[in-house]
Amino acid sequence: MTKPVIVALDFADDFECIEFLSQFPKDTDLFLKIGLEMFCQFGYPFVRSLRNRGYKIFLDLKLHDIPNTVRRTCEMIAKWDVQMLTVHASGGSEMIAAAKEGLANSDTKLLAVTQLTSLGQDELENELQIPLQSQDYVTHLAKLAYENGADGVISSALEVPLIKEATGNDFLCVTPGIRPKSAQVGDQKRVATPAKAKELGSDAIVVGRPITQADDGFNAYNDISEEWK
Ligand SMILES: O=c1ccn([C@@H]2O[C@H](COP(=O)(O)O)[C@@H](O)[C@H]2O)c(=O)[nH]1
Repeated sequence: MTKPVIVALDFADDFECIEFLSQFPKDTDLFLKIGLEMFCQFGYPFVRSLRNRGYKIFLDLKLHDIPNTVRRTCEMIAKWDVQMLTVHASGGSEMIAAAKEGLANSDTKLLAVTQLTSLGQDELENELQIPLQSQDYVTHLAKLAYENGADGVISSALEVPLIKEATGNDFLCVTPGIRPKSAQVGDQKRVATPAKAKELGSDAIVVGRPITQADDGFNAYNDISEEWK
């Protein structure tokens, strides 16, 4: 599979989202991320309608609960034929393993979120009181995810070489916090350009606002894909 640019659909309104998608020619092989904002409003019917249109779906629900609840939720999502699902790695070993068990009868890849890309070293140490360097914390959580059956992690592109070294080349590193040089960084802290993410070995990049809020989303998607190729 070619390494995808995954478009994060963070729209407040489903009509706006469908209008955005209508800019793309029918044969564009789009990989779309549905996160909490759209899922909480439009739920599974929205996921199903995008799957029925042929899009690949990354369902970014970032599950974080006790193992039994996460397993049962994953058993339900396993029937939805989505390509990727997230849980928080900080939910612990049992929770990650339970999520994997729940997805057992599906092709859905389980990805564990390490340290959110909106958190920098300062927030890690002073707010979360985790006395580690960000890259060590991310690598630690990636190893936990790897050892408990996850297929990969969500991290910043900056940590990919360390994660691959600690786990293996086949362990997926899907990286949000992507900002082309001209884009606003906004609330993201650990960012990389598409070209840097490629150089560092990301398996897929996740891009939201630099595409969805661009004057010409299709053009922005093409420029980013070109830089990532
Ligand atoms: O650590 C994380 C985990 C998830 N995300 C999600 O990715 C997109 C990024 O959107 P941008 O507009 O390109 O910033 C968004 O949906 C986040 O929920 C993340 O950014 N970092």
